[in-house]
Amino acid sequence: MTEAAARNVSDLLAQASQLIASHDETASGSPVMALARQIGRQMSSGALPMDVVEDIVRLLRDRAFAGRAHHIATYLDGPDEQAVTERMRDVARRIVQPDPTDSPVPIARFRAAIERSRFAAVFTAHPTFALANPVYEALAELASTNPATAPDHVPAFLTHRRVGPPTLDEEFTLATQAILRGRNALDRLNTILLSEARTHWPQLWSTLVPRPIIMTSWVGYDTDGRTDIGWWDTLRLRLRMKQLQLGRLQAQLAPLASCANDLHARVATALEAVTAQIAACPTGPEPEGVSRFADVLINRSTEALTSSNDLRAAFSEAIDAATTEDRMALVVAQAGFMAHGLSAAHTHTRLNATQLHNIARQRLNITDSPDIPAQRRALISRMNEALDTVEPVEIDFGSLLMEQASAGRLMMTVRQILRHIDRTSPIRFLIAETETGYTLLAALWLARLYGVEDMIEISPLFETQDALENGEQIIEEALRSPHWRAYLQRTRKLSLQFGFSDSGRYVGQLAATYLIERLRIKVCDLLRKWDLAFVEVILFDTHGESIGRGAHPYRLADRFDYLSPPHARARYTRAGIQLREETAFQGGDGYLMFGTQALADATVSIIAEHAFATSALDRDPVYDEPDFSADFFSTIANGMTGLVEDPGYAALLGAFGPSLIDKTGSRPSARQSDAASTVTRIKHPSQLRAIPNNAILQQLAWCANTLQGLGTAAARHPETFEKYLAESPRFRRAMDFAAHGLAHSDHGVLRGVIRLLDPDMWLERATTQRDAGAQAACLTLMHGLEQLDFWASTQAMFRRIQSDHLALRRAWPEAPRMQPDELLLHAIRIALIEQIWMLSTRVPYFSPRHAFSRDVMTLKVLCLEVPAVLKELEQIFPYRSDGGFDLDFHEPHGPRQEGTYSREYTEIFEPMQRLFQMVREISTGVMHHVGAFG
Ligand SMILES: C=C(OP(=O)(O)O)C(=O)O
Repeated sequence: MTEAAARNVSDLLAQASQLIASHDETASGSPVMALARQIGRQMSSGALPMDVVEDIVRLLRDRAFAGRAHHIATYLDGPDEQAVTERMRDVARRIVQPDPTDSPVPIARFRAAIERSRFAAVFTAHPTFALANPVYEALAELASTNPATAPDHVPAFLTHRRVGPPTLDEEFTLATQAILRGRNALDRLNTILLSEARTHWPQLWSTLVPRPIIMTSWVGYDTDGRTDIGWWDTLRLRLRMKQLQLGRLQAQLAPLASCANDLHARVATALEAVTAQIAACPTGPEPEGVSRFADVLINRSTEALTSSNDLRAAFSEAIDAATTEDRMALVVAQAGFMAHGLSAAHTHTRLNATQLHNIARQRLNITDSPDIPAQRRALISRMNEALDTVEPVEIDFGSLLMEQASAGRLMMTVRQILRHIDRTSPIRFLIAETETGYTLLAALWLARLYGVEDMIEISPLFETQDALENGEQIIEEALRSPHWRAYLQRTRKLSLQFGFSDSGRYVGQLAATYLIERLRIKVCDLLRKWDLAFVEVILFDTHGESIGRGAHPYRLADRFDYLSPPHARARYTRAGIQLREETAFQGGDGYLMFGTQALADATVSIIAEHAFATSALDRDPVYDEPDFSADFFSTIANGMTGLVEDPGYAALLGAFGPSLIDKTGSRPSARQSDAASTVTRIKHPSQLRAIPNNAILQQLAWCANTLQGLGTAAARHPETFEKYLAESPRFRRAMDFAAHGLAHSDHGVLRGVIRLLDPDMWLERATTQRDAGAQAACLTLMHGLEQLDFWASTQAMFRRIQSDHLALRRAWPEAPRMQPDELLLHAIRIALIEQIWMLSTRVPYFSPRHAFSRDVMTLKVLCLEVPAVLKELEQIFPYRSDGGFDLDFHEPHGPRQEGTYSREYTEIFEPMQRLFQMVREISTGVMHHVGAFG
């Protein structure tokens, strides 16, 4: 950090602080813009050289990084070794002796409590791998030191960005590292549970097989909206999960000398067979390779084990024969193994509802559209008829090779896993964007066709507005079918999934949580109505790490109570319905909670505390006024749906927002389908997936999907709003989202961005320019922006946002505001964008090359598609040779024109490149402040 940077940064921070202090909500100008202009002027005059700006950006980014490390530690209530052990012990003691003044429960009750899985941590590879892996590691390490405040010193990295997005295999590696730490933490919890049992039941404790918490993964199995994962990838990764599980067990057994039977040998043989199966995995649909794979997979399946039960007898024999020292380790190893089956984590597959509709259309000739409500009844009765008559068919890998429908391929893949890899662990079958019970019946029909219906957990994913509002009708449509009821009766499980990111972006995060809670309660009522209260309900919340995607911002414990409100849980307890909760840990950000062993232990201890919390009926006052909640949250939903349909919102998201963020995962940023089309310019938010949608909003400093509509809702009920903010934990937890959203939103920054897109502003600037060149540059940008035509709609949208925001500030004057460090990052970035734009006007004349003309270049630069533009310019103005010109051309070496464009390179292209890199580095700083990507 240079002295110049330190001096500049403190000057600039002082100005940013002044801006905050003087915040005038009704001011017509943008003070952030004024700060940005001042930075820009200093950069243009040379008073603020580029390397100093780079230093400033890194300094601000590192401060945000330090704050984030501190935040992670507080989020986990301090990942302190002793506190974690104590928390786990408390949980164990409470299960044994729920009432400290009473005697311990009988072992049967203890067994029932711990041998049922009541919570699953689901590792998804949602693309939030925004940071380079060593940066994530450093962040997790720093958080693990449990810093009491943001540390002064952090590891120095030139950049926090990744070199490129991770591949699916890399995501898998990162996910499994986190999962294995999670598994170790579960072992620690199980050891404590078993130790507590040992003190009470010294003869019987070793017969316990605890599995209260399990790990699950959908990395490699989630094919919703992506066509790049082949069935061979899914099988390969599933086999690797089996290999990890067996390898882990082998390592656990290795030091146990007293384990005298053939357990070691059987695990070693299985591991060898699975390794051979992985080696034989095909890399594509090439028949000969697939046939060789089938040979190893099928003919070595007995050696490789096909059920965890295959080791049950060997385990119990070894436990009986073990020395006292070894017994605990063996019982713990057995518990982890039995809880997860032949995989390091359970398996969640996913596809989209439309894929099921497609296969039903092809195979059953059901051509009516399930999207048209009037046609649904007929559709459902057709599907019931198909279910009446469908007979299971046997398949082989040849069938898989020939299958054209993606839903068919996925179900066949599931069948192959269940037949040849793990026969006894059920597989979740998640269906994204489910909006009718017909979809569930179609899944059941397909499962029956391939003979797997009793081993898969068909689960709708409620994430669209329609699904959230009509969820109970969707479930009831299915419940009316005798086939669906029989399926629930046999499997004794009903699995449901709630998508917090998509729901949040369509109806607003706060309204979504209300609708989701309402739906959870309605499901409880439905099961009673249909005499199915004996069915266990599995509620899986796929939320991300950020407020816009449903993660409570302040504490993990609050996050669980927010996702699964005590009131709704108590309703299930009262109805005698067993509940299993599942919650997502997504991509790079979510894996941070398992980023070191200390963090994983802390996370699991908090999960355990939640999973075993007693759920007495909650006396939260917000439930006393259902009319208030209904009106309050539907006002928010109206506000958000209005914004989503506002063309200015799509224009804002699509202008240069996508260029502010790196690609952060192997999943495409828009949903792909089998008949994919590529979107060039965003016309509606639904063309983006939720994560990039939210990431762009965070970078534009406006968490719209958390805030929009809240001001209007609060203004309708000012007193009740104030009262519940103070008195209702449920309401306060939801408002924590808004508080965090407001702390990372600034209407001045948003207005600055919108001003930047306004041709009028560039005309004003042109008018005040004395220099003819500078005037022409401003006019070029003005023309380009006119062509892009973002301005009118974005300004109208800003008025919508700002009027709601003003109402919110009036109702909640003490709500937080963005702090100077973050504000300054935004101001610098606005200055950098202007510099990039202005530099682009200095690119010399060139004749159009393919479709790349000067006009096209300007439009692309305005959308900050800088890497693509520089790539084109490098072709048009070659300024470095690739070495090929130095070959021997069999004549004396003549002069080369290399260097002709070196001036353009040093004065335009290279600065553009550096400025753009800073733009994206700032994104990592903003991300650290927000605490997540997307
Ligand atoms: C399930 C979700 O994520 P996605 O559909 O983006 O994978 C969601 O909406 O929370």
